[in-house]
Amino acid sequence: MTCRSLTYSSAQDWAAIRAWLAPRTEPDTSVEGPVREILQEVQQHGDATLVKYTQRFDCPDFQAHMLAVPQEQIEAAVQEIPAEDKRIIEEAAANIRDYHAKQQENSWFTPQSGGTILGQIVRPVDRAGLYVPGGQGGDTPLLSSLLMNAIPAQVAGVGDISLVTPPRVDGTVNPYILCTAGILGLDRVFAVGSAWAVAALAFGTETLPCVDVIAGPGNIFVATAKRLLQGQIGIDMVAGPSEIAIVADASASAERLAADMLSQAEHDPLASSILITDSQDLLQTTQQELERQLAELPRNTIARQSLSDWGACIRVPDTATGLELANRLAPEHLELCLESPWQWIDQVHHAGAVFLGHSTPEPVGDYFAGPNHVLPTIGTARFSSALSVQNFTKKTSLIATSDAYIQEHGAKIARMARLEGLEAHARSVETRYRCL
Ligand SMILES: NC(=O)c1ccc[n+]([C@@H]2O[C@H](COP(=O)([O-])OP(=O)(O)OC[C@H]3O[C@@H](n4cnc5c(N)ncnc54)[C@H](O)[C@@H]3O)[C@@H](O)[C@H]2O)c1
Ligand SMILES: N[C@H](CO)Cc1c[nH]c[nH+]1
Ligand SMILES: [Zn+2]
Repeated sequence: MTCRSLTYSSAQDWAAIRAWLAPRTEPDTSVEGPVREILQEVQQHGDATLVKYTQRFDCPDFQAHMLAVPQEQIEAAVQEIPAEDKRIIEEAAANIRDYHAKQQENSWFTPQSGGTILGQIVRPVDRAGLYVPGGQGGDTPLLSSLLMNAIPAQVAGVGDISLVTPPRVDGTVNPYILCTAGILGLDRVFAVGSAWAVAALAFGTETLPCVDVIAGPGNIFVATAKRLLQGQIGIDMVAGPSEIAIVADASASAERLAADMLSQAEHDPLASSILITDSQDLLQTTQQELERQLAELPRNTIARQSLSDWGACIRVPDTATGLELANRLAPEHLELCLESPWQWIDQVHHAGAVFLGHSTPEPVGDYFAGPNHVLPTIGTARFSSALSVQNFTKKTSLIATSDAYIQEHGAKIARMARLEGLEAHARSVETRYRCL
């Protein structure tokens, strides 16, 4: 069997499932020590530290002048990439931009009686930094992650966006990343990765500007650096390994279910793919399909490990119970491979993104449809949301009260202040209405 077979019908079953998944949800603090050292060193020595670590880990001949990728290299990459690939990237970018445009919020002002005005000003952050993972030696360019991180920042109106990504062994950046940056109109690209790149964005160096928000996925060193710097700068989230839960009934195809489970399993040995169904027959045929498709998959070592450690086919008595379990899992991606998926949407309470019906495979969302693929993982969909335009904006409250307002409400405010033992607060208000 490729992944475990379980059953769920009661709270007791949930306790067992939760205990099995628990180690996967615990934060990995194993590299905190070395990452703290890197952060400190970058803050003190700037570019020299970036060069030192880049030479050690990515490119032995790296020099400081190679940090900033020249605009001509970005333009050359846009020319070099096959036109058909460029068109696909442009179409995906347009879909993602349209979707995120709907998230924009406007400032608002509400005049009250007596000349008082209340309001909220929405502004983009001044500067954002985007991390794009290097992939295996730069050979698996995560251009979709660049689209998903850069476009919400652009839609928010961030004027100054810096992109960091590890250089390949020859010091260059993968042309697909550069081409995507060119398509998006990003001109500040830096060939630097890992925790030292995150530190450079947080503190600034001779070459890299400091930013207000850092977004983008990365390995444990990148994630730890972001977590340690959170508070000094804003971060999108510390995304865990990918997850998919699929609630399916007998109308689903085992071939498609297995393919969708593998789509996330191939990401990471820690990825989790879980099928939940009331059909024993579907459960068995999906297990067989997983085995068959795994044998044909290039990244099958990663996927096999992920399925064997964190994959499951779970039998439930009915679809309603299946959705109850899905809500408990609060998965990053939830597919409803059901005969009438829309009928069940009100029962979905916790999921990063929901994919409805037999013709909506998860990768449609990873790459192309428009919603963001940076989603809450490890159960955090209970209280958090996809990366959005809001990650790159902040809101400032606005209050302009009038004499009439102070006359009417000042004594109440002073009383509240004295209830808290804060006399100076009370007097601050009273100086206003006493002199009216
Ligand atoms: N959740 C999401 O949306 C999502 C999307 C894409 C990727 N990811 C995750 O992002 C990660 C990408 O990892 P990656 O390796 O491809 O790219 P990466 O850029 O995150 O990591 C590579 C960098 O780490 C450095 N590094 C290697 N060993 C190191 C060490 N011992 N100490 C410090 N730095 C070291 C490398 O030199 C390189 O600069 C994966 O874990 C993937 O699952 C998540
Ligand atoms: N599924 C990933 C998020 O969990 C995102 C991604 C990037 N490329 C392909 N998929
Ligand atoms: Zn994916």
